[in-house]
Amino acid sequence: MREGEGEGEGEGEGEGQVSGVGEERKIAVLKARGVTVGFGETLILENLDLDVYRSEILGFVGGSGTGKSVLMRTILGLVEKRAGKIEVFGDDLDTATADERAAIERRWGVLFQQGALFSSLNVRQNIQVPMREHMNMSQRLMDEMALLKLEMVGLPRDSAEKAPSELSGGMIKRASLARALALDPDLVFLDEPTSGLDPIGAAAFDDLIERLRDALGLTVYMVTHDLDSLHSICDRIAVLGERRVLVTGTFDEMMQVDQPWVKSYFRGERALRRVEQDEV
Ligand SMILES: Nc1ncnc2c1ncn2[C@@H]1O[C@H](COP(=O)(O)OP(=O)(O)OP(=O)(O)O)[C@@H](O)[C@H]1O
Repeated sequence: MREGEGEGEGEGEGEGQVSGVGEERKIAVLKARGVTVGFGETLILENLDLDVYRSEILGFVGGSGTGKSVLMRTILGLVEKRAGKIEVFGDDLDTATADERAAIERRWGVLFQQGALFSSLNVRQNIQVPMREHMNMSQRLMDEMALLKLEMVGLPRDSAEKAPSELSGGMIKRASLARALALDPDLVFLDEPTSGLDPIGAAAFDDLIERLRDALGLTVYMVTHDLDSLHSICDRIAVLGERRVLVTGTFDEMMQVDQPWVKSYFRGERALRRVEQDEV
């Protein structure tokens, strides 16, 4: 189904939109319409529509350089758009007041590519960055919260005082996730969370994301190239190409799509090897 048509187009209810009568009622916590982004003469995204539903894990894929990170950064307000509208939790990000905007930002967490921990801060201090920015909490409470977040992501307590340079790749991802979860967000953005991890580490990280979604009801927006993640934990997949969301659907639905990139990605040699492994 072309994004923005049908699904999620029903009457608004509270935050976001709900889907039509007779369907499972899905609430869009993120709704992008007609988003256009460019740099100089080059348009990266044009008239793009996307819905992300509450408590789903949405996997966002597309060829290299198609604009997946640009879209994520546009939603986060780090890149300016030329046209369109982005609503998060039912609020239009362009018309939100500074206070409303801060309230929205408190409800989302972000894991940037490569973790992006501050190298001059230890893990505990990194996790506390969003707390310092958005909350007025005592140091003691922030320390307790940081330990709680470490536990949530499966890191030992003694990693709190370690520098990012002392952590393995998998630990950096977990510490970054702990920071993304610092404010108990409703929505998390993950930019290639399993890139650079070995298959076992990647599977463990996928598992963690799924468990957190199940336990906390998180909505997960995950940019990924990882077919295993798409297959094992994503409820829905959105494919970016030709400057827009080409198609959305489940992994099985992607296997039926005839668009050339989608076909070669989901039914190419690598993908089929993965399916064969599944069948063994
Ligand atoms: N600040 C910028 N100024 C100019 N061009 C940019 C800027 N940021 C991104 N681009 C361009 O936008 C395009 C999309 O980049 P983006 O990083 O979003 O791709 P991507 O889909 O995330 O790719 P990958 O899968 O390789 O990470 C690229 O051609 C990139 O060079």
